Amino acid sequence: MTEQPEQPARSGNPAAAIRARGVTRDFPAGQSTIRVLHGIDTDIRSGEMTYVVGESGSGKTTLISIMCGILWPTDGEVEVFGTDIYRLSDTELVNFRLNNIGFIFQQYNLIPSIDAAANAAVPLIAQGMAVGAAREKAKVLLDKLNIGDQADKLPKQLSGGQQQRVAIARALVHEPRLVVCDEPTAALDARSGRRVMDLLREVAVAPDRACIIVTHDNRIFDLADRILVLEDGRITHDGTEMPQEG
Ligand SMILES: Nc1ncnc2c1ncn2[C@@H]1O[C@H](COP(=O)(O)OP(=O)(O)OP(=O)(O)O)[C@@H](O)[C@H]1O
Repeated sequence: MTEQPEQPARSGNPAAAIRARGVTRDFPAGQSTIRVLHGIDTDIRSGEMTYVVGESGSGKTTLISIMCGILWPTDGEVEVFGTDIYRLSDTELVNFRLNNIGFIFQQYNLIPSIDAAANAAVPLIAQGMAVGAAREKAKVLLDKLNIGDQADKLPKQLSGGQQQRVAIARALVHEPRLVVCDEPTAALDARSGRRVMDLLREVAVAPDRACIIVTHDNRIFDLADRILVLEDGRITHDGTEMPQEG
């Protein structure tokens, strides 16, 4: 049975797209646990593209997974557009994600038996839009990502970079207020990477929207509005540019 929240989930801080307080996450490691996030406090602001950077294993994927409602924190609170998401019931959280959040993870998780347009249309179909209309809307994004001519192909007929762009179209097609991306340009050449970043800015950055990107790709560092650096599960830098070396 699904546990119902004891208090209303909406506590309201609409100024911040995401308000994270004391976010801690432990993972089991043999007989004990390791602490991967150590009480993260930060606000992700609307109208900005925020990057999360840091060395491999610093906790970036763990942090953004918690921020977008797919991984429970061990401790702490996360509000997304004023909703305390880990107080929602399972069903409420699924619906909240469907209506408000688009994510692009390193595994594209495309459905192998349906074509690119249908894959990109999945969030709209899940929201109840007719399949034909949803496909047409998805195709507009595939066009913008320069793979409109691949719309009728199955995922296995596409290259890795093309599959990634289908996953990006799927994350944006329902115009979510929060877009969360893990390495969105990693599999792409410089030109395709810029195109993806342009589209992310067009769709995901607006006064009432926010975009978080985990990246190692120094070709796109200049496109960030804000950069958070994670080291061993703590934020060690918060600024408009990468920290100076040394
Ligand atoms: N499900 C899990 N079980 C156990 N340990 C985990 C799990 N998920 C992540 N970890 C550990 O948590 C730490 C942080 O992982 P995370 O994937 O968040 O790092 P990251 O900064 O995103 O790394 P990368 O840049 O390599 O993707 C790592 O030490 C990882 O091994």
